[in-house]
Amino acid sequence: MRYAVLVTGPAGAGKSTFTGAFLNHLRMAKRTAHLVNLDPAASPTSFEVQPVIDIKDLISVEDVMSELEYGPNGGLVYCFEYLLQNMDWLEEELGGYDDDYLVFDCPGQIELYTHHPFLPTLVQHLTRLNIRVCAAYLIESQFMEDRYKFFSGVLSAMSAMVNLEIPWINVMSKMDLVTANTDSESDGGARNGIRQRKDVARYLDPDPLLLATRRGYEGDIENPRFHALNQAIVHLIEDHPLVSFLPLDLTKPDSLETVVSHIDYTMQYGEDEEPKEPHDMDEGDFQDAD
Ligand SMILES: Nc1nc2c(ncn2[C@@H]2O[C@H](COP(=O)(O)OP(=O)(O)OP(=O)(O)O)[C@@H](O)[C@H]2O)c(=O)[nH]1
Ligand SMILES: [Mg+2]
Repeated sequence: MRYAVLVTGPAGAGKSTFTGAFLNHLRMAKRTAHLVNLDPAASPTSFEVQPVIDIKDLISVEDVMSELEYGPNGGLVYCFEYLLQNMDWLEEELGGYDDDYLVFDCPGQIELYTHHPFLPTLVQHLTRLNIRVCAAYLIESQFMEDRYKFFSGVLSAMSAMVNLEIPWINVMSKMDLVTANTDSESDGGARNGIRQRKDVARYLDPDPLLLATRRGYEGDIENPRFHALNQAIVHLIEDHPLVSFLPLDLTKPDSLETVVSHIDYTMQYGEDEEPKEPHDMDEGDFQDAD
């Protein structure tokens, strides 16, 4: 059985960093795992582990920009469309990897996750090749600093999940930054609230009431039309609690281990053996203020 984990999420969420740490972790556990780079704009120095399959061998955004005179964003979209038209290239590249675990580092263009057919088509191809696929969707902990930004992250995660219909986990990356904030004594705590650890749980398991309450800082003028929209979003999330986040703090090996266990479990990795139970989340880490 071949496995593919798609590491997805908005720009700068920490996908490539997580992918590198994930692969190192698997290798330390003596598991065969390889990197597939699907980001046509990735710089070769950005990989901790060298990719065995690299979209840049097919097409690079620099070439598209210089030869077709596209701008960077149009250039990226052109690259994905080119890959979709050349899936036989990917299938051929994948041919050499039997019984392996492949980690796909995906690009950060949000439209790829919300409405572009790129990922669904990719998943169809992988599934047809008998590769078991799951996705990890990362958003970074800084999203918790602004509840509106946070909920737009939740909605984009939901939209991506609905689009893909594959086993899926959501990850709140860069949790080391939250701990750092909590420890430092500074202003702004009342404004965003994430400096209080007990609040973090309300974000990991999104509490729609975060949106329903008014922003508590100066300059906040609540427009009644936005209030109605927020209420509608609150109901949507209450009625369809599809999204919760696993915290990922790469400075703590246990945290990475927990996320990896969840990915294995979600994908039923090695299902011939006993399915693995994911480790219990250490909620106490973030729930209780000291
Ligand atoms: N503090 C902290 N910073 C991180 C962590 N992971 C990534 N970063 C930083 O966040 C930035 C973006 O990380 P990447 O791993 O390149 O993110 P990405 O999602 O691959 O970005 P794109 O491919 O451009 O969408 C870099 O400056 C990283 O050093 C983390 O766990 N903690
Ligand atoms: Mg990246």
